Amino acid sequence: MKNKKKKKSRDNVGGTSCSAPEQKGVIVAHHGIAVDILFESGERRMVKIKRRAGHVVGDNVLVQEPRLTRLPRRTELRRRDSRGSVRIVGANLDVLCVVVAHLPSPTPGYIDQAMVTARESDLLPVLVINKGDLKESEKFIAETCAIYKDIVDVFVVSAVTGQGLDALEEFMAQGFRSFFVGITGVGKSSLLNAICPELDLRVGELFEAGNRGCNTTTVSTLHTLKGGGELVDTPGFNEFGLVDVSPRDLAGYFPGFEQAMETPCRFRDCRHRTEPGCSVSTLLQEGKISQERYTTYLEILDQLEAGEARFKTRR
Ligand SMILES: Nc1nc2c(ncn2[C@@H]2O[C@H](COP(=O)(O)OP(=O)(O)OP(=O)(O)O)[C@@H](O)[C@H]2O)c(=O)[nH]1
Ligand SMILES: [Zn+2]
Repeated sequence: MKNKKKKKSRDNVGGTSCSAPEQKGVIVAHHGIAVDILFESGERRMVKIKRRAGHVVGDNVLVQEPRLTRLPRRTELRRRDSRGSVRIVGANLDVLCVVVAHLPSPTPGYIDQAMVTARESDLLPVLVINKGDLKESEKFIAETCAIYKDIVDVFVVSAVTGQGLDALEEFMAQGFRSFFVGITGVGKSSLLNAICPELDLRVGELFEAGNRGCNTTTVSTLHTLKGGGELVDTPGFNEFGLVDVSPRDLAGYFPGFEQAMETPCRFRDCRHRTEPGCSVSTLLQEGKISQERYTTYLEILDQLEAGEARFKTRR
């Protein structure tokens, strides 16, 4: 096993002829044993891959069939699935849109966890508050905006009336490749359909075409938006487990702690609990960080430390 060759990001499925010219493209859909590639020439076609090749939607690739070479990723967004395994959601993403609504309301810390994961993965987090058309949303919108409006871009929208979608689309049109995450029922699907009407249609078309006998379900797709920008959609993806953020690094990504992080704490490995000379404690005392925000930070820190302890025990 030891001498087994290192896993390459290359696939060589099928024949051996390499006479066709090499083409650069991006993976726009993943079907398990084949990927749909949009080439720079504008051509779009299916290329076979090995099932566990590790390619994901958003990957830039060089294709000289039957060879497919994955180019290095700028970013990768990872998540933990229900069994605790780490999965890559998409490659070369720029923005994580965290979708929330007053109902179902986000669990405490949900928004922060998603934002921490985004920042840790070098993605820009933005907050999208849906169901803005409902009167019952008002209090939630006011409270949520008060916390996040100075930290990230916040869009109050309604997938039903279209309110606020222009601003969101304008933002995405800057050329961002975005991924939307939200718990079931907040209206993520409605929102994606409103922004990208051909989304459902596209998936249907791919399935219908059966592309060269490939009939596995599409797990993830990348769509170019009419106004500009792209979005990656992964059906059935809702929960968002924190991945790979160490307890020590949490504060550096935590929304609202930006000012505190400008002044280093006395101890380099400060976890901002009760350590003396702590910048977070100072801002907390000055009222620049609210007790509520700090409590949420401690709760996530507890979770990460528990995870770390479990990991150490397993090892
Ligand atoms: N009033 C109002 N209702 C909305 C809005 N967006 C979605 N809904 C409703 O909220 C419910 C859930 O919408 P979905 O789009 O299925 O939500 P989702 O988050 O994608 O849910 P899953 O597909 O289960 O992940 C539906 O009954 C929608 O009609 C909105 O902006 N305003
Ligand atoms: Zn500190």
